[in-house]
Amino acid sequence: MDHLSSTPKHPLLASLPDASPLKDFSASQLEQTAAEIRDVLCNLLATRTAHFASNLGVVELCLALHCEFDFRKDRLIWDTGHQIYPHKLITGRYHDFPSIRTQGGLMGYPNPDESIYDLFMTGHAGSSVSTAVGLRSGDQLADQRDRRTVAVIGDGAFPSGIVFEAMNHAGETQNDMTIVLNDNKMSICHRVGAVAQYLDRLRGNPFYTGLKQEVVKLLDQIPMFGDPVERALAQMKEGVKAGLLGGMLFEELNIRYVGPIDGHDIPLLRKYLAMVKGMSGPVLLHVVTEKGHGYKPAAADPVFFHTPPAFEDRDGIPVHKSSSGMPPFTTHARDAIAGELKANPRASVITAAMCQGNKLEPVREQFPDQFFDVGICESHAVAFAAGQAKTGARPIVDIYSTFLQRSYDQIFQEVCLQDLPVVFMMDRAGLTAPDGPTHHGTYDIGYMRLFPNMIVAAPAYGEEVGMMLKFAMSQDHPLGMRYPKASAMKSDQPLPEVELGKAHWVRTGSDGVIVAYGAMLENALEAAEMLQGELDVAVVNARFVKPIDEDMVRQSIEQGRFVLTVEENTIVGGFGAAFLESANAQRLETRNVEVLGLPDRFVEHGDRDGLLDQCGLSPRAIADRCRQAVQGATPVA
Ligand SMILES: Cc1ncc(C[n+]2csc(CCOP(=O)(O)OP(=O)(O)O)c2C)c(N)n1
Ligand SMILES: CC(=O)[C@@H](O)[C@H](O)COP(=O)(O)O
Ligand SMILES: [Mg+2]
Repeated sequence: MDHLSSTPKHPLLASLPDASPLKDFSASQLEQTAAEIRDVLCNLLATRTAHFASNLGVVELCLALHCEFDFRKDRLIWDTGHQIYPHKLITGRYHDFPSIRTQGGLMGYPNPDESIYDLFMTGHAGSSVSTAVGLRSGDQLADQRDRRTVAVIGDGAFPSGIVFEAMNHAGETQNDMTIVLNDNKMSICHRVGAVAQYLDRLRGNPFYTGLKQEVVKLLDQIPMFGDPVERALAQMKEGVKAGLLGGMLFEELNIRYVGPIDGHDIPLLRKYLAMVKGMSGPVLLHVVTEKGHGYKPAAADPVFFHTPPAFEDRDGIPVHKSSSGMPPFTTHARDAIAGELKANPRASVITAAMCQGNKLEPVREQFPDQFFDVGICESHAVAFAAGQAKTGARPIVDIYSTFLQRSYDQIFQEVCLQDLPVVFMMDRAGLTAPDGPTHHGTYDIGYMRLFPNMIVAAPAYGEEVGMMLKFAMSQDHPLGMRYPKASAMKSDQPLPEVELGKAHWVRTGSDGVIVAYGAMLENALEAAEMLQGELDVAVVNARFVKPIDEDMVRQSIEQGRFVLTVEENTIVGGFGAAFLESANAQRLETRNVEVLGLPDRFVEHGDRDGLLDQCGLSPRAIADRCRQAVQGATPVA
């Protein structure tokens, strides 16, 4: 990377203090800026995994938006936020860009701490239209009506229920705002659902294909700006166009529909953005882009290139830097799910648009009737699973821990209150490393164990994933199991059967006990190894947090001089808290019990091992805590 050399490789980007000079750039300078952005993106991917195809696809849209609006004052929300890189590059962060997604560096998502151009720290899909409606409403309350509001939302995020809640609101209140629908025909995987089909029909409409260009030309002769009469005419004109050209779903909700237009044509985008900016009430501008645009391999395979592993481009061919190691928990989960679907035709797996991340593509191919991708609609996914379970089906909701938060009330009402046997496989439970606080799955132990009827467990070994899923499918209650984005260790001895609420004593020892929950067992065992000859420490694989193994709690407190509980989850309401609750209920002395977990603050992005070490959860840090614990241990009378 030679971004910072004296003759910058990206002279236009390097010259931008913020986005304000862009509006004076010539058309060819804007084209060059677009090319520079794409070059930066390719250089970045040569060094690390990052969001790629989505960013390539919004380059022109991003430039056009910043030309037509001034987002130091106007309001811009990029839905989800994974396509924020071009925006970062032109809003004063080009020189820091090589640090993106590394600890202490730029975040891979919008971050208000980095720039006034970023309003919300986000990473979850779907909220942009709601926050934009709120921003507009707040600005109106402050009598700052000259501040424009724009939400850019992808076609994958668009069918989320909350978007329709927001449009329902905006259609009635008629707040001035622009919703840019970035339609690239893709979510991470191919988009699904009836809204997607509707967008396909809109794409095929005459406006886009040019069949009715003559009509549009006539309409274009109506002046657009100037006095209020002209503005009213312009609005009427757009109304006529929309009626002629589609978008009735939105029009019926009192949201003006304009488009679809080519999202890679900067002058055209500018023209339309300038126009919708002048319209009153909510307007939806339908923009058609290509995910991966400008880099052929990414455009040809946008699923793989959503977040590809680091690669080098050799004459147009991406050569990936290989990674090796033990298979991740996700692979074990996928195989276990396939086994359950094969064994029981009434078993099903449900994903909320994360087929690729959950490595479920082979399951989708092999069991098309038992596989359900509901799109980015987590609340629906869980209520849908409850419906299936009510009929006697055995649904498995395969979902990232952080995204399951979107379904909290459905877990409560539709699943737990009815005591339905829905299995939640919570992937990415723990630190998700470069994605950071929006994606860390560090709350699920607390939020799952709160509700009556729920069984909450975690496998520690790769082979334990399948054992635990088999156990889960035999239960008549909801069950949640968590595992991180990490490779899974293999046990060197046969594992005991999974029994409800029973822990597994993996290693004996007389000085103290480390009770590990889930994948933290690996670090606990390494810590115990490190202490060999110094301290004799027992290690327990807790397996369950609910019901917790009460005998294990009592034995570990009574047996050693100290107990450390270890979890990759916030300490608030987590495994350690459950351990202490159980000890308290058994009237056990807890002064020598220490809870190790993630602190009660949002943990930044970085690499998992580094972050774990910083949070006191690396093998080294756990071993140190054992040494301190044994010194500070108070004899229990
Ligand atoms: C609530 C939630 N669920 C799932 C995801 C994972 N996710 C991130 S981007 C994405 C696809 C979004 O598609 P789209 O909005 O069309 O953007 P594109 O990548 O096509 O530009 C998904 C499923 C998420 N970020 N948030
Ligand atoms: C933006 C988003 O939410 C996803 O793209 C997420 O970053 C994927 O995470 P994994 O790479 O862990 O599947
Ligand atoms: Mg899309």
